Amino acid sequence: MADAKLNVGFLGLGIMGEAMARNLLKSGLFASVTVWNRTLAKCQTLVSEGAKMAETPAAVVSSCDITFAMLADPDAALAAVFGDNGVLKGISAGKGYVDMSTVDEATSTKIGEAVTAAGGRFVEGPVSGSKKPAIDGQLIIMGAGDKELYEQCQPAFRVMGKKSFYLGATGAAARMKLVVNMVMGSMMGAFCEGMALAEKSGLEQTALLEILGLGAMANPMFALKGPAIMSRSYPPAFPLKHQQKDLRLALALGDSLNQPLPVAAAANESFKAAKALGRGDDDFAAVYEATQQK
Ligand SMILES: NC(=O)C1=CN([C@@H]2O[C@H](COP(=O)(O)OP(=O)(O)OC[C@H]3O[C@@H](n4cnc5c(N)ncnc54)[C@H](OP(=O)(O)O)[C@@H]3O)[C@@H](O)[C@H]2O)C=CC1
Ligand SMILES: O=CC(=O)O
Repeated sequence: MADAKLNVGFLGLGIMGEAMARNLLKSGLFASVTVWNRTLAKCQTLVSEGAKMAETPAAVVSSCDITFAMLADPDAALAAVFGDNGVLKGISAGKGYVDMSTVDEATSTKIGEAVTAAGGRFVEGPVSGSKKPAIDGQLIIMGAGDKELYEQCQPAFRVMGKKSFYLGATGAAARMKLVVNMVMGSMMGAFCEGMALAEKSGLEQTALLEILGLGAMANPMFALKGPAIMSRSYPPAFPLKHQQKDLRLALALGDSLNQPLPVAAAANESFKAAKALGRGDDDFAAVYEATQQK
């Protein structure tokens, strides 16, 4: 976006999308930021901060040069594009569509092909980093697809993130994001089992956290989620249902390649069990609750 006067759009104002759209708005780099959310009422806060609102994805895309999306899952990403008054109804020659949702390669490819067939340009740009990095503009952005559009998005990516990577043709970023989140889900599953075993065997969980934090396994995720697990309070930063979706999609990728993934498969079972306990909308640290079942 060498031209600072571009109009940009944003579809999906959930935990991540609202923070990302706000950073685009606050940057002052764009002529306008137009937002849409399936539950339209959620647009009001950003509108009160200066965003425009449109009633359909098509209306956003038709009024913007580049539209970003941050939607729940493959069904949501596909609905926003192929549904009534979806993105495809607003796309025309040269317009950019950047889907930053975590989805599988098939979903991303289907969207990319439809957008380009309509004359538009497509980049997939899933991110790593949770609610706080989204608020702080410190996400890690994995990009793939149209290289020219990716370059044009650099100012926006710098507002939303701390680093972006161009990984190749459409599908590469979707795969990378699933690999990253497969590792994250497996780590969280193992961590929660450790916390559970520590407590059951008469050890202090605080001591375990400190010991882990001083050694080679020290990491921000354990440090951040440890206290939440100890208090068994899980306000959602990364909803558990999305982590389980990512494990499911990563396992499907492994299946398609005959890549054995026994650790991730076991972690997925823990997340499924936590979801069955009604923890899907809690933070993904609530997978700890699955370790508490008799
Ligand atoms: N939270 C996190 O830490 C991170 C999340 N991600 C990924 O980012 C994406 C968004 O996550 P997050 O913001 O946490 O999720 P939320 O659950 O907070 O928000 C989901 C968004 O998707 C919309 N949506 C859901 N279903 C549909 C549908 N069928 N049609 C149209 N819109 C729909 C919701 O609209 P409505 O308000 O109407 O329900 C909402 O805007 C996910 O793919 C997630 O895996 C990636 C990195 C970090
Ligand atoms: O996808 C989730 C994240 O924290 O990254």
